[in-house]
Amino acid sequence: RDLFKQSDVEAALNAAYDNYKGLQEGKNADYIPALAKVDSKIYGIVLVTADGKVYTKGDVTTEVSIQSISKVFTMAKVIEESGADSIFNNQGVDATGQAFNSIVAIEQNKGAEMNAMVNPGAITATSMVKGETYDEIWGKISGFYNDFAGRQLTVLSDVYQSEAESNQRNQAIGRLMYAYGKIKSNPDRATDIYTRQCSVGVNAKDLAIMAGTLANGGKNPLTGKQVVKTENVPEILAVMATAGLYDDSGKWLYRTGLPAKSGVGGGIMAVSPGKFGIAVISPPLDSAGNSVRAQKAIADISNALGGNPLASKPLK
Ligand SMILES: NC(=O)CC[C@H](N)C(=O)O
Repeated sequence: RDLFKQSDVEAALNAAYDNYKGLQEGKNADYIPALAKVDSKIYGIVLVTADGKVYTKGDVTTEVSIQSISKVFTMAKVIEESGADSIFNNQGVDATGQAFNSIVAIEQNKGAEMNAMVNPGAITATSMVKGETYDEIWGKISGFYNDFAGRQLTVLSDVYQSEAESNQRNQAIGRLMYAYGKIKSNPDRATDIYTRQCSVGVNAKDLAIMAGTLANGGKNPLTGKQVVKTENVPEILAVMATAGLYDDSGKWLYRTGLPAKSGVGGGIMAVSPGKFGIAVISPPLDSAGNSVRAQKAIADISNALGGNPLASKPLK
């Protein structure tokens, strides 16, 4: 028996797509010059059930840069390699309550309590991936992303170039995390690999399959490959739930209960454990840096399908 009725999922996707297609709120990120040029009208929704059914609506083929959503997968790699305590004991797992690239947050906590879903904790996570050379580390990170997506992803070189030329703030964040001893060596290399990971191109279907892998105990529901150990999935989702939508994560959790992650490229992916992964791409962002349409569409669809993992019914 399928986890969901096909007509229920289709109706939920259609309704959300139509309801928010005309919404004009938000604007593309522009602090990375290449992102300002991305077509604001891209709008696609994909839901992948834990039993491997794929539902699509709108533009599900155009790629945008994955940006901060990459933080989930690099952190997952560190947890796979070094255990769940590694990030807990180094950058910590608490929310900063500040913008994703806040330097004040680092200073307040001397580099601790830097959830890996915001830049200081994420650049630190990238620095923790084991390997001798840039190429070796990058090969491991990109190969891991490919396993989540079930296909070979590529770096959008215009986005990488643009961010590499304008990421002085992230370079400062990397060096500050090095100064506080959270990054052990090569902070500039970590920031550059982080910039590259943020430039990986994904479409809405890729992101939904990646989320679907986390919804299915770490096993890609389309390729059947066990990408992360099942035992590591709850910790990955916990970090997402705490800070996946930065300092709007509380509002998001209140509305949906879903661990999720957004990126300034306009994507959001969310995970309903044991049920589905869902992703929406729509570049215009709100002031916290989260896609306006993606938040609304995912919340509606998940609520229509009973996706909130915090909800229960009395037994009798
Ligand atoms: N929130 C994001 O998506 C930020 C990612 C972006 N590459 C940055 O570091 O600024």
